Amino acid sequence: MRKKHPSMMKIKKVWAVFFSPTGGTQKVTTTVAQMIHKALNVPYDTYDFTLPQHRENEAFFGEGDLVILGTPVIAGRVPNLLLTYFNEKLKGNGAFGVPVVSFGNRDYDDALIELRNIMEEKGFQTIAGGAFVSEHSFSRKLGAGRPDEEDVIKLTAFGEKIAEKIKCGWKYDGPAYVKGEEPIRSYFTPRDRHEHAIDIRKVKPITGEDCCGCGICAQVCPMGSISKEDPTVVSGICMKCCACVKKCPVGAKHFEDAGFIYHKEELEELYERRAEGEYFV
Ligand SMILES: Cc1cc2nc3c(=O)[nH]c(=O)nc-3n(C[C@H](O)[C@H](O)[C@H](O)COP(=O)(O)O)c2cc1C
Repeated sequence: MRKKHPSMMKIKKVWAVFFSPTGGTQKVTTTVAQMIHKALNVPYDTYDFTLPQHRENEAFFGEGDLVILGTPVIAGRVPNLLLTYFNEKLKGNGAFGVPVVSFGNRDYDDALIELRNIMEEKGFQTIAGGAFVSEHSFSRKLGAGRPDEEDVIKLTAFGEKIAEKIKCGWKYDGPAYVKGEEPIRSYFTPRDRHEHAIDIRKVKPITGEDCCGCGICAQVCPMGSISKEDPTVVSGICMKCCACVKKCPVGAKHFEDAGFIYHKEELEELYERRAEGEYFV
């Protein structure tokens, strides 16, 4: 019997696979995946690898899977704290792949092309890619309320176009075109008013007196860095995702570092305009 070309395979399941500390990437990824699921009339599932315990097992896919993989943009790139996980645990095995990044209204720089390359290296056949806006981790103003209705229309159109491409018997002929530069540029560096680099890598959240010790912050920290016994203790790495800040029921977690505050306020001032998401199918 003639061997079926792998890219002529029938899609058996659509997956939304995401890392999403404050929920924006989750909404972006699931909206696209659900549209494809409806259009192709195949089962849909999710895999949320935001929490450390969910990054212990392999994320193993194969022929017949269509995987929408989403991460936030961190300093214009894929979060570097996820690179080891992708390298060791992500397996495409010929699945169709769609890299998707969500960014906080500044820019996504080379994050999308970097995620596409990661998917290709991990054995996915990339078919399309997209970058969409969601509220900035640091702020309640920057990209507030995004993805909004207008974004959902765009996300849905993106999903429809991918489904159409598959229905038309798309054949893999190399990595999907997405916007970005190669070689991939270095991480975006925030600067102070004297153009000196602001280094926020070691900055950690402070816990105010309102803390009632409920431990929600420890449960939602994607780095597992907040003590469950004493949530005022932040002993591990902090990626500044602000899940602890935004999910604290009494608003007890915040950042006081002068460099962090300067950067956040500058972003709010410079990127007030509405950035638009874009996709490549
Ligand atoms: C440390 C850090 C750096 C970020 N860098 C960028 C950036 O370069 N460009 C941008 O537009 N948004 C940036 N963001 C914002 C996030 O990409 C954005 O808020 C994302 O949608 C958050 O996803 P989530 O809601 O799934 O957590 C950054 C966020 C963090 C925590």
